[in-house]
Amino acid sequence: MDINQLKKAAADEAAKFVEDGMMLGLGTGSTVFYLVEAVAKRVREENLHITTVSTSSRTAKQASDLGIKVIDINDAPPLDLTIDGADEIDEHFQGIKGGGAAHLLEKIVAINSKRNIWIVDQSKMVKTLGAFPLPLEVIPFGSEKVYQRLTAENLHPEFRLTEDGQRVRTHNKNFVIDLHVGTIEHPHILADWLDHQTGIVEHGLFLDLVNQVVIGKESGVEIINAPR
Ligand SMILES: O=C(CO)[C@H](O)[C@H](O)COP(=O)(O)O
Repeated sequence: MDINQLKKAAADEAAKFVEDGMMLGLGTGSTVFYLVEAVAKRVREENLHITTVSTSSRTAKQASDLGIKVIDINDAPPLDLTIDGADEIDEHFQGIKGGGAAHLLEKIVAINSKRNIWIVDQSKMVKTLGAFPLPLEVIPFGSEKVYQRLTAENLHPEFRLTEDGQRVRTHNKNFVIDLHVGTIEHPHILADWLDHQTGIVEHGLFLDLVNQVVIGKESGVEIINAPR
């Protein structure tokens, strides 16, 4: 089955978790694109009254174009549920996000949500994190110094570039550095180190955050509950 069909199957299933009256967080990415379509369909057909906050201007535009109410997170009460994609999820339900350079906003929304669901195709489920490069959002001022520090730590940093060779800029005009660290045996230790590096605004390790994972598989959709 085509990978997009698996993403859509997971997204369609996750949209069923949305309930009338909910304050909902919407993630970013190609899987979330299908989710927003599925949620909008439910809003239309079942006359659901939901309010959402979004983790990117892309998702916000798609949602509001489809008639979903989008508000600023600063004006939102605690979120009932956030549904987002992920780049990798390990067997302990720890994740890497930020393939779409939106992990700072995604983490802010996730930590302000009572429940988090990730929607993925089966290729994202791994034993140990690290095959996917770990994204960092980095302040441009002094970013070469941050790069040098990461190199000295053998974290194999690489500035993310656009197709025309420019440095990728996030929503907040910061740079993205991807770490090609290989297997991440101890994600909490790495996250703790990264949390203490001045100039790094946020990293893409999402630890102890997800409650449920909805996986699009060749054999059907599987829903797994994380032990939290
Ligand atoms: O973290 C993200 C964006 O920053 C996305 O959730 C992640 O990259 C998954 O994207 P996709 O659904 O397109 O595979």
